[in-house]
Amino acid sequence: MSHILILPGDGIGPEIVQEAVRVLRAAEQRFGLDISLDEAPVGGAAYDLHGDPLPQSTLDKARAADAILFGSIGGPKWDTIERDKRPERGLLRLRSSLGLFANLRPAILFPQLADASSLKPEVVSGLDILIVRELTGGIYFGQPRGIREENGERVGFNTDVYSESEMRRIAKVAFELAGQRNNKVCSVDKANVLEVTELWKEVVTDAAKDYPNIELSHMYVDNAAMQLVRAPKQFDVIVTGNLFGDILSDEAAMLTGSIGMLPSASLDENRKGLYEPCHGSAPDIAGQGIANPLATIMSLAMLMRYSLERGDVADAIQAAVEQVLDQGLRTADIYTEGTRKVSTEEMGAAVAEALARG
Ligand SMILES: NC(=O)c1ccc[n+]([C@@H]2O[C@H](COP(=O)([O-])OP(=O)(O)OC[C@H]3O[C@@H](n4cnc5c(N)ncnc54)[C@H](O)[C@@H]3O)[C@@H](O)[C@H]2O)c1
Ligand SMILES: CC(C)[C@H](C(=O)O)[C@@H](O)C(=O)O
Ligand SMILES: [Mg+2]
Repeated sequence: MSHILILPGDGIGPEIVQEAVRVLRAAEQRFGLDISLDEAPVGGAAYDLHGDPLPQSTLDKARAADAILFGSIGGPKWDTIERDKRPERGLLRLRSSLGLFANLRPAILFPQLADASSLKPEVVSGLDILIVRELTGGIYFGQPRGIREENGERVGFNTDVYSESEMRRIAKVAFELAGQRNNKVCSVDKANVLEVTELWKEVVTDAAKDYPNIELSHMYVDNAAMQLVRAPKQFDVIVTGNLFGDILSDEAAMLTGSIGMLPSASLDENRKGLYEPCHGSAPDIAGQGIANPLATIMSLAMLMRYSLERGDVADAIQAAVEQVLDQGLRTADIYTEGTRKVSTEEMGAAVAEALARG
């Protein structure tokens, strides 16, 4: 039996996770999966209940689970509470406590959504790139950090720090994954200015010696941000640090039509993982039943592939998503003329039905 922990979180989190669970139930039925589901509070919801965005009981359940399906956390309600208690800090602690250093963010443009992409069809059609973001190091975690008084004013500071071993292990993940794709890795850095990424470039170049079939290139992050909208199909796998990966993946989302289309897997050394959409809690649309659940549903597909090693189930979920897009169903964020606007729940139910039908 596989134990999956559901962490719905805040804002649209519970709405989208509910639809992914609906799809999971359909997968269970069709494939005869033996799965036990548990749920726990995280983020602002957990702070409201327990005064902590990552209560010990939630962390214990996360450690015990085979995989975690996560919604999203955060919102204005918690933006001004004590810093260490904020929802985002809970998510960072969860990633770090579980050693989830490898964050895979695939940006794929479904042909059905060509009109929804921010880019012209000829620039973006057939797009399939994978951003490999280091997730437990860099400026997100470096010490010292804080806000201090200095010469009569406040000064904010953070530290960008990566050890060679942290750089090497994420580079290896990128090379391995590229080997299953088109054998191309672009390492994104700011080596012309920042020492930490000067070392990153050197270590990634050295790690590449073990992967003679992989074509490695390097790009400064400012250029990469530009190239992603100029000619995104030049990329296959992009490997980069925590902050650059966060920013570039939201940018890449718009090539696929919406941030609501970008799933992710956060994996440890053993491919145990946490699966979540790349987007946040979307306070502006929470509670309206209009959020796109497909990123979360495709995160479930990644869970099947990586943690449960059920590539067949993952493929079937992806195929079910394609089927509903073929039927012309669209949530508001990917709606274009001539298609049918549906709610979060209608979209989830349609994917579950398509999956059940096979
Ligand atoms: N992993 C996470 O849980 C995560 C990720 C990003 C941001 N956040 C948090 O979420 C909160 C809001 O952040 P933000 O507004 O900068 O980013 P966001 O991703 O929540 O929203 C940005 C925009 O995208 C839209 N959007 C996001 N997901 C969507 C979906 N599934 N369907 C349709 N539209 C969608 C929103 O309506 C909004 O207009 C903040 O507290 C932030 O810290 C959490
Ligand atoms: C909420 C925040 C901590 C998180 C991050 O920056 O990693 C989010 O933006 C993401 O992309 O998952
Ligand atoms: Mg982000």
